[in-house]
Amino acid sequence: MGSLGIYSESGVTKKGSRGYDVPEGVDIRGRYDEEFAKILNKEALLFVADLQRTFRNHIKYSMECRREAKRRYNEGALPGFDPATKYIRDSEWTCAPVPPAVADRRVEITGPVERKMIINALNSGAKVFMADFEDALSPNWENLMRGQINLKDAVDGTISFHDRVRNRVYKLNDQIAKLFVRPRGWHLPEAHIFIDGEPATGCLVDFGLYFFHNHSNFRRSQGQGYGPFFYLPKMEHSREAKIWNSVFERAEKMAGIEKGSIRATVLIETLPAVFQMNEILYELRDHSVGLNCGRWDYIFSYVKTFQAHPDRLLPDRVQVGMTQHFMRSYSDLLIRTCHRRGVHAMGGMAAQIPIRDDQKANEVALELVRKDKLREVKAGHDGTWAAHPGLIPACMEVFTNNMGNAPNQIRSVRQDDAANLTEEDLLQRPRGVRTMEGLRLNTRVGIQYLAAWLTGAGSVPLYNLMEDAATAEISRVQNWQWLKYGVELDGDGLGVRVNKELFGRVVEEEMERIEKEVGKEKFKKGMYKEACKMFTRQCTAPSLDDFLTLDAYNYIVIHHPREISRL
Ligand SMILES: CC(=O)SCCNC(=O)CCNC(=O)[C@H](O)C(C)(C)COP(=O)(O)OP(=O)(O)OC[C@H]1O[C@@H](n2cnc3c(N)ncnc32)[C@H](O)[C@@H]1OP(=O)(O)O
Ligand SMILES: O=CC(=O)O
Ligand SMILES: [Mg+2]
Repeated sequence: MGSLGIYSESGVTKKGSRGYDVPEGVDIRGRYDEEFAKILNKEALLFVADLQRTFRNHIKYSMECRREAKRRYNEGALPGFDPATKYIRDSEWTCAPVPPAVADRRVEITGPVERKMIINALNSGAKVFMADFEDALSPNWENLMRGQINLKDAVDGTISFHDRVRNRVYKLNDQIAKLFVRPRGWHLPEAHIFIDGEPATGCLVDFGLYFFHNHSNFRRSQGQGYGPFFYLPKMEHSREAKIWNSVFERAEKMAGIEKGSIRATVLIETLPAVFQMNEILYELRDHSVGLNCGRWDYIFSYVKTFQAHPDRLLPDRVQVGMTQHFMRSYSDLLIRTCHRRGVHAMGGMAAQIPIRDDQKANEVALELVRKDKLREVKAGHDGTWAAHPGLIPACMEVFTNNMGNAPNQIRSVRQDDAANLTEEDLLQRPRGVRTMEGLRLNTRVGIQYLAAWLTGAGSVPLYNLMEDAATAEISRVQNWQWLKYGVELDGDGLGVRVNKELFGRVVEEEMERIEKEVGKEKFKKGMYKEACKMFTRQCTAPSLDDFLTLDAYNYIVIHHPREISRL
């Protein structure tokens, strides 16, 4: 993967072989496109390069700390509250007041930064749309760059889409949801943009380009003087929040806007971060608009954190819901923490989506969503997530009926009894059974999700549920865990243990089933075989891969002139 060298040795910037006009030290290795070049203009790239240069050592150190924490957990330590930051948890302070533009967030829709979906989501009737560069997006070059173009058009108010097959034109309504953008997690590189000879940090590219092109219009049209607004994923420690806070301050300074203009909601979706909620809010106190229960990554993180703890194996994925004690405790602690600090405590995603061809099944799915949302609003959450426009009316009704006319419950619900929730509550072992069907379903879902991801789709409907990178991770790590510890399956009384031989047979049979379900033609044209190979390797690896998308990313990086790169 040699650099093709698009900046001159004399240091004078010139047009590179791929056509982009780049500042010194920046090398764009993705395909050239005139539209992309408007996003990747020299000023925008200078801003991204400045962020990368200012924060790269902080990011490297934070990732090193993650590895060190993992080493400790693998030696038997449990995550817990940090005695060194007790003063932050115990003292009284609040975050900056919530901007009026986002006081009411009772239902938020999420989705990838795809053009039609952005329009549909903004028009959906939800209060907020979280446009996703993360769990719901396969970060290939085309998706990323088109995503930036789409968001710019959305913020400008000019976005439209012509569905030629249905001869339907999509445009924004007069009333639209407020836009939040979720950049990738700290761990993901952007291998199409090199800065000083290294791949850029994915989230700084996502954040930097979006902020650079939109901050001014956003604050005028959407934020009532605040913004842009962000969601921040997959953090494990407040030191990572501190980097984001500094990134925001630097961006505000560059743009010449007031400190505290940018606002972000942090997803609490790793097990270590549940013990850092106060500390994370404290670091971001000038820029915070709350925390969110990213329940799917949280379950994934529970398995990952306890990968060397065979006494903490998960039951079947379908049984690890929000009513498990450790999940309920996490949501309760998040609500109390946020309300004490004066910000939103957002609920999470129910995975059900509408089932169009079966009315009865559809009603059952809707009822599960209603039940989940009712639990959230009664527990004190200020809003929730929906994966599909068809779910918005039901979610809206539940929250509105239970929150009354107030835009949120920040001041009215539970602020003071967080101390009753202990480390034991947060770590309590999940209950349930481990079955052959659980192993099979994980395998079917994991392979099909990866096959979709490799072909550019980061969120897909599978078996009437929304699947994205976070839900697929659960399938992967659960299989890995059961294989690693030779779990005895429940259900048939035969004492069947999960081992490589059994898993090999399951993979073979589930691939046959997938082929039947999707049809021979689609199966042949798709990336199912590659996905199967990758998923099988990941499930049987002696040590657990940190993220399934790190390995898979190597297959979607395409350098131009065309060459596949491996990081
Ligand atoms: C764990 C987490 O991180 S959750 C957050 C990340 N995950 C997500 O954001 C997933 C979001 N949801 C989705 O991507 C989609 O709903 C899927 C892939 C699950 C299903 O999508 P589809 O198969 O297209 O659903 P379906 O065919 O029922 O869509 C009907 C219409 O709703 C639109 N739609 C569906 N979901 C969304 C959405 N989330 N946002 C906007 N529009 C949507 C479709 O584009 C389609 O529009 P059209 O009628 O104008 O053509
Ligand atoms: O990002 C959300 C999650 O549940 O994971
Ligand atoms: Mg997530």
